Amino acid sequence: MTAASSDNSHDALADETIRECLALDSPKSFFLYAGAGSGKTRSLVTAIRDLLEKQGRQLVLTGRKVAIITYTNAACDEIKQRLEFDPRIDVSTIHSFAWSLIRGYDDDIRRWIDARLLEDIAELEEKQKKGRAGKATIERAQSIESKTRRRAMLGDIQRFIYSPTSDNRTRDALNHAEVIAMTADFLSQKPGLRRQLVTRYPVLLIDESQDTTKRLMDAFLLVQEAFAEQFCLGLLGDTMQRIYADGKVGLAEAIPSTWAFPRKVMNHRCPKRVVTLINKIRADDDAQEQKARSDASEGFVRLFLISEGVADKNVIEAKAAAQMAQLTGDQAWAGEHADVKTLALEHMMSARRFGFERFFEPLYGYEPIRTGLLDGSGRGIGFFTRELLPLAHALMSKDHFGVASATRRSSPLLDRSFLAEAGKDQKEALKAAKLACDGLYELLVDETPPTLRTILRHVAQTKLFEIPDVLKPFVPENDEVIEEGEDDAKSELGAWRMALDAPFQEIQKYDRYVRGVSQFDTHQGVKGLEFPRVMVIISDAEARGFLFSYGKLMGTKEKSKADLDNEVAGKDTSIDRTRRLFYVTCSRAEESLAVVYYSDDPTAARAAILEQGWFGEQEIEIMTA
Ligand SMILES: Nc1ncnc2c1ncn2[C@@H]1O[C@H](COP(=O)(O)OP(=O)(O)OP(=O)(O)O)[C@@H](O)[C@H]1O
Repeated sequence: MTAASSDNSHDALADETIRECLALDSPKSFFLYAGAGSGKTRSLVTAIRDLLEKQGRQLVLTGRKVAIITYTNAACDEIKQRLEFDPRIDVSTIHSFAWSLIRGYDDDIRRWIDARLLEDIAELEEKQKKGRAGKATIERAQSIESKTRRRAMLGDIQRFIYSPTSDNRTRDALNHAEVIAMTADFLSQKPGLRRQLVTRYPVLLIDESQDTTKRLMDAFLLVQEAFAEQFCLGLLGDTMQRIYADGKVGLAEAIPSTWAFPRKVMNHRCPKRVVTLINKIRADDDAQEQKARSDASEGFVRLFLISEGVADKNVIEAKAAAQMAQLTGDQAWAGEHADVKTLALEHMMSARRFGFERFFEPLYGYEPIRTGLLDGSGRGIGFFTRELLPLAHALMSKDHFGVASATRRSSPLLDRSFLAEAGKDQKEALKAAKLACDGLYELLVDETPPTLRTILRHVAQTKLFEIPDVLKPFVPENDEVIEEGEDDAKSELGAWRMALDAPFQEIQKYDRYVRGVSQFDTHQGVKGLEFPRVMVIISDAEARGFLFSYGKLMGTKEKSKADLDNEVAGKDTSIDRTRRLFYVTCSRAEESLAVVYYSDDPTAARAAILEQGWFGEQEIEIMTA
């Protein structure tokens, strides 16, 4: 073994410790908390592979499985793939895992919801007594009515289901928050369920556990305490990467000393310069320091300071990227074949930069449909992304096979039973489908790019696809409804009315964005991921958020009295939250990192940031248009 490799593998002891913890006959719980890129996910996969090799048969013979909980569906898929979809391993998100535990306990679920609704109604009625007449009173009255209705119908429900999105919710459907809260309560109150969990899963590993909802984490800790000898609860994570509000504060302190505490200090992902930077960002928090690999490159870090008032942010960000290409000699920073992950603080910032804001903004502005919009599952969305988009692609690339498959998949014109019914008119039906597709092609190649409304109307007229209910008010036969409706972003109808004005080409960008395959993402969305080139966009003004303040973190804006009071009281402040977010974003970079910082006064910002010492004099550049 060379000196370098022995140095780089001195965290191997951690893997050895975890391996020992996973002994099915004498399991031990462990807490692996270590910095970014320290290989926690890799340790998890290695340990499971080892377990399968040595004890896999035992698992099968006893009908048990290993459970892994990850934070996102993407992380789930990644781990499943790395474990070759082994059936002895159940990898799921926290929500599906929780649901798999309580599914079928319909009477308990009914009682739980009933009690919850009663509580909510009593609370609302109390407020109603005190409140003055106004909009809030009307909303409360509506809420009381709908909760009372839900209570009345509970008795009729045979089987509850779990519906992750808020769209198309039927009365037997439970949402995210209910499933989590219920599971936490059931695990805490029902010894039978605790036993069942441990019997089914002698090993439960939770990745990114710093963000696991506090109530559920407390319940898992209870299970571990009750079955310490039979059950291995493995928590992996990093307190510095806690970026959601409901993670358990002080988790590390709550772990009993009987657990194993494997340690890791290496960062296997980032270049040396980035490791130094993230160590500094962390210094004012828990001051844990990481070491870069001895064979890591030096890497590059640049901070571009730009005036908030700059005319075109896209142009100046492209200029910063070009500067990075020059500085690093890495042409993938700019130009036609650029491969840069750009991290914006929130979705609208991405929508503006990537160019799908006309479609996105009105729908995003209506809160009840937001979740479905962000994961692409909302009502009416699939019509554009899953039906029209593949067909449009195929038409534009003259891919006849693609056109056939996109239409055959869901066009009512080519529906088998419709065709069978049409009997000898089948030819006519096929002709109608061809005409509809030709018409669509004409619209797509028109000099004036078609809006979503134009495309929708064409589809309705030609019956090319089924029109979803939510979009029916906008098709030609309902013209009057369209003209009559007020343009109101506070209703689903109003939001769609505005969104349909967007050019159709925005759909492709939106689709890429929500599938996570565009060059854009948010600061929060990239937890657990890594990219060669990362550009972090910071603009407190554009983000308009109150949860984060990069100005205060970087010392360009004074702390408020509330911040100072919270600091003294040891409470989590917006500065702490922003620091953790900044740590997550910067630590994604495998080769080079650019931070684009918009400020009212770049010169003053430069002085403040230099004083802080995170970036060197040569690394900060004031950039003008
Ligand atoms: N022992 C190792 N030797 C070489 N490469 C490693 C080692 N451990 C991890 N890596 C690599 O380092 C990168 C980071 O690992 P991983 O994603 O597991 O880290 P993590 O601790 O989960 O990170 P984060 O908390 O930032 O999400 C990956 O590309 C992984 O393949």
